Amino acid sequence: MPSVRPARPFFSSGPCAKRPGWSPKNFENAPLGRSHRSKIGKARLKEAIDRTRSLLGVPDEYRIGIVPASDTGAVEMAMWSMLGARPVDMLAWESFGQGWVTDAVKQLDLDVRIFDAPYGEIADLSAVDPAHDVVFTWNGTTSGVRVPNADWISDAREGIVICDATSAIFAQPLDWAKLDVITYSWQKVLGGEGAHGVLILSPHAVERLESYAPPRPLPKLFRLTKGGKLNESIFEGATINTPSMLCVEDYLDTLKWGARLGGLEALHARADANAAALSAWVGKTAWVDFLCTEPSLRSNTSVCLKIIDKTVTALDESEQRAFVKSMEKRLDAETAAYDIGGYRDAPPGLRIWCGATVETADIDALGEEAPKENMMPKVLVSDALSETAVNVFKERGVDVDYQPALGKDKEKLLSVIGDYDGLAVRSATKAMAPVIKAGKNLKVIGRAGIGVDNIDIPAATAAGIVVMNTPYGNAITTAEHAIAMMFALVRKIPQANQSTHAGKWEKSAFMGAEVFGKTLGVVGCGNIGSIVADRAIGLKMRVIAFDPFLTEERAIDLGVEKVDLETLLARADIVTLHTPLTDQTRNILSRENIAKLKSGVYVVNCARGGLVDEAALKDALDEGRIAGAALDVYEREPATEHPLFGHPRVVATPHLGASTKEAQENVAIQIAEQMADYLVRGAVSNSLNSPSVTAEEAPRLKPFIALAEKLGAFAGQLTESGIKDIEIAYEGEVASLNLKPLTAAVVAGVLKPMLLDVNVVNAPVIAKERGVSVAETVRSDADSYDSVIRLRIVTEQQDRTVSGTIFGGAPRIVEIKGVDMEASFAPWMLYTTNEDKPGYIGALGQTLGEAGLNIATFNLGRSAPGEGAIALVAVDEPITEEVLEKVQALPHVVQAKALGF
Ligand SMILES: NC(=O)C1=CN([C@@H]2O[C@H](COP(=O)(O)OP(=O)(O)OC[C@H]3O[C@@H](n4cnc5c(N)ncnc54)[C@H](O)[C@@H]3O)[C@@H](O)[C@H]2O)C=CC1
Ligand SMILES: O=C(O)C(=O)COP(=O)(O)O
Repeated sequence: MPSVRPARPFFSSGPCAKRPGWSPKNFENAPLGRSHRSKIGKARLKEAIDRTRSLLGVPDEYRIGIVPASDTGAVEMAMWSMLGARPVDMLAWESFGQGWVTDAVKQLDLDVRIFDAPYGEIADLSAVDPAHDVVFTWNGTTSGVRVPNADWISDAREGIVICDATSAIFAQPLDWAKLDVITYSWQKVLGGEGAHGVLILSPHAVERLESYAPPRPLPKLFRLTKGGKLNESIFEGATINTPSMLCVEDYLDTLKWGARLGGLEALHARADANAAALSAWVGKTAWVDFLCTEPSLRSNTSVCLKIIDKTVTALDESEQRAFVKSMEKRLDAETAAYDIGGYRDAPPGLRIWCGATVETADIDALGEEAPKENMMPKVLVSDALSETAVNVFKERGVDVDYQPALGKDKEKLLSVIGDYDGLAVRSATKAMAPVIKAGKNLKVIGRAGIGVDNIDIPAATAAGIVVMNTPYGNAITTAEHAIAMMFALVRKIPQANQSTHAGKWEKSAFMGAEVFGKTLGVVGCGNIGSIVADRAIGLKMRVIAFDPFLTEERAIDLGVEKVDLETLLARADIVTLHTPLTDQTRNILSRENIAKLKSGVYVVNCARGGLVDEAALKDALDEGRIAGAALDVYEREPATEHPLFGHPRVVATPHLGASTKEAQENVAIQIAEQMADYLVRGAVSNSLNSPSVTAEEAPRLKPFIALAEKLGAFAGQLTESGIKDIEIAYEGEVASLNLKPLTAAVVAGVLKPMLLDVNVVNAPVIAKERGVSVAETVRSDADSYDSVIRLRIVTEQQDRTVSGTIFGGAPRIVEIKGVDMEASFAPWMLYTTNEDKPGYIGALGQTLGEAGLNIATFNLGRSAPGEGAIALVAVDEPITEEVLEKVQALPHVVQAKALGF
């Protein structure tokens, strides 16, 4: 099933989501570049005032003015111009209300009574004195608490009532008779642009302005009167400062939209429906609750939520904030929700805007998208990593269980792994197929070290799990161990040490050999092998190396002689192994190869046990053909018993190669950073099965990955025969991005409808296995858009194209089969191709209507009049087979498909 995801993941509490269907085309007739004092400019401003009055139902005797500096400007303008005549009752229950209290007390030095309340609660409204002026916020944007009504304000009041209504207006009924100053900005419930504030004044407020001269200088921006009289021109559209005509145009568009919807009641109903949908989700979700516990006081716009999961509430405040941040980042990265972190001064939590411009389907989809459990990714550390890793995980918003001995207990690991998003290991934990199968939520396995032979990478890939390691962090340490082992071996240090401790003085028993001038044969000259070579050259050894991937140039740079294996075996006085354990390297020192070694040779193995035939090694040691072996690694670990233990010419350590404080800090910190970056930000580094994505590019890539996957899903859902080619053209800015993950996302999207287990990690492998060719092309410019991804799918029977772009952060289709389109992706969509004949659209609409399917958006396109046409219709509910059959049976329909995104 395609995942349900908000089509428009815009839940910011300001600037809020643009209205559904908003387009920059709205500005085509804007008087841009014209003076706001020109006839047309003035007319637009006046129209904004008139439409505001009509949509809000503002009483005729109230003045409406467009003023500078958003809602804050409007509130402060009123406070500075009117307050001081009487004592003031300041009501505050969140950050903005507190801001007005600060203004009244610190800036204006007024005679105030403060009635405040903690976040989530409301102040004592009954304490308000009708003889006092009042300042309050109708709906606290940062706490999600609103006044239930204005009954607490006296009809017979002497004071004026200043109401900051910015998050309430157009969403909640205001009682005009009880309010004297009402302020708001355009960017809230109507999703307009910021910039300006609106100031609405009752006759009582005007009376105050004309009868009271405040004892303070007023900046020009605040001056509402002229010669003691109200400056009426402000309320006719003459603004104090120069307005943005673009913002005015946008505001007009939103007002018209509101009217089209059915006016104020329809706007209120949309906010109510959104809040109800969110409330339904909160009701069934155990980890979250409303910040405002009293339903009658709960906002239907800025809905604030707290996280009540015990693992989160147990954290201190800064950790809780980090947790919320990581959740926010994750949802943002997944294009599931933007900007839903609570306000910075409010208690840590979420804030989800439910105003009229948000679609209820998107709130529902957000609920579907959010996990049922605490969202902090959880990692199990099952081996003895340095504990520093724990702090790194925590600092980066990852929950961590540090159980360094657990990995050795296979059964226990299998029983708990299902709870984790990440598994961090060294070499003791065996993350093989059964663990991967049981790790239902696993997204990443991190190896704090180099060798990954204890991880089943093909199984992880098939399961979509990213496997990463730390390729350099312990290389020096391991190389030093190999050199130490070499000396221990040739100078018989462990044996001499034991004997000397035992009080024997066996000076002649431990005759050694010099390494000076000897030939060291390095098998595997990668990171560790080349450090070993470098140190050996420093010891004046001759170094020969066998490594099929070592270039001649690199060999010259390193000062080693590149040789084949036969030559190495024949020439080396000391052989040291530094390859990974793979099917190609397993048993590289086989019985046969051991037989080819020079007599009296020494063997050092600090790489992997499986590289050496241990039985053959024992025989050669016993026969004296091999002078000595130094082993750090064994075929079976932990090795508590071994045929070579106790052998007089064997030096053994228990897989200590990487065991220095320095190396362990390095790899632990690095793997924790890499895993957290992946789990929280989607960045991939040092992965063995997935393309790299840096933390910086991850957020830029995310919307395109979503687009790529959706375009792929679109094409995949329409494909009914075997896919031959997938061609992807990246045009414009997207062409300069890291394309591998985008292509993987397209391929995953295409294959998903056919193969449920496909994912972005395994999609390229699966495509290859199935003989599907995948081709990328890039072009630095794109016609009409900043970026376009064009997808062409060639199947046994069809050749289909679909293209898309990112618009306002969300994916959008711009072309299907050569036909220009403009459509968002939605959870449920109907796709039809039809002969372009009159009457089809009506018939389709009627069929959907009769089936009770509400149409959210309707997009049409055709190649030319009378030719094939395409309809892409988003509906509010799933499309049943029955409906699909009815649509298919309509005249002129060629194809009808239900799609899901
Ligand atoms: N004892 C310990 O505690 C430690 C052991 N190791 C082991 O050391 C291995 C090597 O580590 P790095 O040097 O960092 O890896 P690396 O990937 O940098 O180097 C491995 C080298 O082996 C070469 N190679 C691959 N197949 C080969 C073959 N069939 N014949 C010859 N050469 C071949 C590669 O071309 C590469 O140059 C790791 O895979 C790990 O198993 C690593 C760290 C600590
Ligand atoms: O990094 C490697 O490949 C190692 O072999 C180190 O293993 P360890 O982390 O010490 O168990």
